[in-house]
Amino acid sequence: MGRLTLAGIGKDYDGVEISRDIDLTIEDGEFVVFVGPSGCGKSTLLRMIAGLEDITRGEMCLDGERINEIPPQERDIGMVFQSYALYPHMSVAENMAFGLKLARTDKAEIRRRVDHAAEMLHLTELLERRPKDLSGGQRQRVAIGRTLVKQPAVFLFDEPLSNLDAALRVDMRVQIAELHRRLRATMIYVTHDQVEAMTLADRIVLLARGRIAQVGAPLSLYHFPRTLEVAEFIGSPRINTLPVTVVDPGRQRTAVRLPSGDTLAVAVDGARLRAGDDATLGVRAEDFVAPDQAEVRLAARLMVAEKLGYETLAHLRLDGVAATLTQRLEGLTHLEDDQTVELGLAGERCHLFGPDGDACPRQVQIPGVTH
Ligand SMILES: Nc1ncnc2c1ncn2[C@@H]1O[C@H](COP(=O)(O)OP(=O)(O)OP(=O)(O)O)[C@@H](O)[C@H]1O
Repeated sequence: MGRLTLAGIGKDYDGVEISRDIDLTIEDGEFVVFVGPSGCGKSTLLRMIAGLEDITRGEMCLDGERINEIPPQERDIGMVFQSYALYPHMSVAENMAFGLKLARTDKAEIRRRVDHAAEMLHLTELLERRPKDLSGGQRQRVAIGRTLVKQPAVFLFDEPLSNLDAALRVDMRVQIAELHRRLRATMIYVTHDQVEAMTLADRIVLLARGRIAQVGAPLSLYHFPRTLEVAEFIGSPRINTLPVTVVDPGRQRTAVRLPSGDTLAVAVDGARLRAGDDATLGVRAEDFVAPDQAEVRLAARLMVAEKLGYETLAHLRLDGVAATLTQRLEGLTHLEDDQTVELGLAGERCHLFGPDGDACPRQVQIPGVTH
């Protein structure tokens, strides 16, 4: 089993509060990703779970048992580091067996576990090689194998793919997802790469300034972000934002005035706002609609079109607004630089954030996504 509960967890370094009020339950077999901007406390939280950092406040339990004071090697938790940390003078098989030897595991059992892990990680052919004769991806797989043989209840991964090139990262991401599907072990994974978070996680824990900003399924965070900060972190390209003024706040629709002077009725519960409040409209790059279906049409000038084959990202500038907007268009388009484009807005496809940055609850249903 591997059910982890964190209650009121906090961490200070030299009297400075780094993490606080972390309340989180991770169910047995779940794949949870900690994500957030640099310095938000992801690694610190992971290291507290591993036992590599003291916990200043709160209680941490594994399967109902308090583990705050239990040293790392006695916790049923294994960690895979970003730096691999392999022993250069040992073969792959010896690297993988090392921890078990220290724990005086029976030789035949070590052999069985190493063979099994090697088979799962496609390392069987490489067992006699030394780390220097392996590629980056192979070394990372050995590092995972070394944790795998210990059969921990909880696996921790600290940015395991950040030293790999882009193609290999995709490859390893798929392998880690497959490993989780086969093992069904609890896995906690730290990354600042939101694509890794979106694709691997059952649930994402988004941290900001040492606190949990939002926890939820990846698509729930994408479609129903609770704050502007979450909306801006999740999704690539980043969500478009425009400064707007609240005109008529309502429970189903909230009317706002755009920089162009047009009024848009956004499908959100804006009851907590007041007319005249400054707010932020959010529109994802794929949420602009065709001009004939739009409630409001904005004239924009095309700055750059990034033609990626399967889609085109059009970077646009609106008259009188400093920000550039990005529109996602399917397939190849015949856009010319500097051409004028009509951007369509529909209230159902937009987000609205109040002056404090908190989202107004969207009054829309997205099939298959709960919020
Ligand atoms: N040993 C330490 N002593 C003092 N401050 C520390 C220590 N370790 C981390 N910090 C601080 O704690 C904060 C959180 O660091 P942490 O490494 O957990 O962030 P992170 O979200 O993992 O960042 P990154 O994505 O850059 O790795 C940072 O402000 C960092 O400077």
